[in-house]
Amino acid sequence: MEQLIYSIVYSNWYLWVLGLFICVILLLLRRSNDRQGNGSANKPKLPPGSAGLPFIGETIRFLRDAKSPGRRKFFDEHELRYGPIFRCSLFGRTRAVVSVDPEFNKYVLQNEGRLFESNALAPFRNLIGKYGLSAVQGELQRKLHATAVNLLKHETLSSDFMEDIQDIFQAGMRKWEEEGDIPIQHKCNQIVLNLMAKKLLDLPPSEEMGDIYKAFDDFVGAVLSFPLNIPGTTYARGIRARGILLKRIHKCIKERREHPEVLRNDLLTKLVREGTFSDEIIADTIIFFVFAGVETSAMAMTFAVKYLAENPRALEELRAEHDALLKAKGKGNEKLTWNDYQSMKFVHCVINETLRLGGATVVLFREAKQDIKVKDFVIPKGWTVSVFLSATHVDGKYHYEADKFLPWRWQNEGQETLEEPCYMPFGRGGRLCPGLHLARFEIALFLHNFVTKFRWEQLEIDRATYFPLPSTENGFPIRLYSRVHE
Ligand code: HEM
Repeated sequence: MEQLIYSIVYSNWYLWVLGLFICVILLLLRRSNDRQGNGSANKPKLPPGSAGLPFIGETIRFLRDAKSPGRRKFFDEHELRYGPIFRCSLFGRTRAVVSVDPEFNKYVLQNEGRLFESNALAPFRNLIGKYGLSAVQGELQRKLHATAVNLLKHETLSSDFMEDIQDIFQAGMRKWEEEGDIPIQHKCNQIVLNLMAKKLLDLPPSEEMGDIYKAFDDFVGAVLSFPLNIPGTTYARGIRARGILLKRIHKCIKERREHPEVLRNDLLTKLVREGTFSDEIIADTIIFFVFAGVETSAMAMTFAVKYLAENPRALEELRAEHDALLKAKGKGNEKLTWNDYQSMKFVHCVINETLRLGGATVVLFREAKQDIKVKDFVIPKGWTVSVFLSATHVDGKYHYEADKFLPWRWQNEGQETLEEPCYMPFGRGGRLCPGLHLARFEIALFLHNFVTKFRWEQLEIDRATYFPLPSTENGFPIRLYSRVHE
């Protein structure tokens, strides 16, 4: 044995020397990075923290701890040591500060375009395009944002979305009923994709449009993948899918420009009629809607089903609300109206609580446009602030029994409210999600249909993961039981 060890050490001596050399360099770089943070007598101090390993920073530890129950381990340990705003390099952003301070998070997001600006990394920009909303700044961002808000406001939802959402969700659920056992995560993805394809481009459901839906799927899947653009990777498939989608969208734009007399009730037609945007801007805006509106809403639906399955009391209360709504409408009159939607109460508590525990946005990145003074420290111009929304959503300092699914916390005045900066599932300020009313509307109509049509049982234990997006490892398989004979 001893001989074996000697032979391994001596025959590979050059590898050991090289390894030692790399370790020394990494240590020296780390010390010099850490020293940057201490500040000299006349230099303002950076927030406390550690740079971690060069380039990698503390990413590995963050990813490991992101899986821990409650997801707060990484933040709890750092907060205890450094406070809620600390220097920390993650995902290759080396000159960066993490914030889990709700008031500072709100300050950062509300000063979008003035003191801070959204800074998407190049691989992400390549997918969403030059004019994808997250990549656009200044006047154009404000204009596109205002257009998106206008396209997705309450009045439009009640007039243009009500019928389509119900038709598409109900058609989907009829098929699920025939199948019996379904992975609910994939199925929710499918119905939301069908809805977005219809509302964005007036495309018929997926079965008739195989290729384009495959491209939608590949594109959405790639947005949060490792950005390695070589054949066979998810990212490369996403870039290819972007090309296919662009071709299709440009064809649709051409049709709308050449035949303005054809009546269509989709967002593309409205963007073309607006008259001020180039084709390139319109195409990237539509693609961005796919990115922003599919996985986010579908995941919220999946997590609502998961949390309700684990909390029978909440499920019964929700079912009672929606059975009563249907009963009041009478047989043969099951389609909901805008007033029905507005009369729903408990479903909004369920949605709030689902987005608190399993909301799609874990972190938002902002770049400081000038030196920012915060407490006794300075965040230098050009540094990134990583605003961790989900960490404040599950922080016991701000939410009682923070790790539990308790929709009732949203019920009474004086308990949790949507205004607090410790709860910002849709962001804040100049980039506040313009799709927030649509998302809530979709989730509410989905839950209404789902709980009134089905009972269900979970088929296997399926672990939830929460980074980069909330997801379940096996798509959350369930067995459906029709409620028709109840
Ligand atoms: C539960 C579902 C959703 C969640 C949790 C969510 C969350 C968010 C958040 C946190 C932001 C802010 C990003 C930032 O500050 O950089 C955002 C932006 C955005 N969202 Fe949503 N979103 C959802 C659904 C939707 C839907 C359904 C649409 C539209 C179809 C949509 C369209 C957008 C757009 C266009 C932006 C960019 C705004 C801008 O940068 O000016 N979102 N979303």
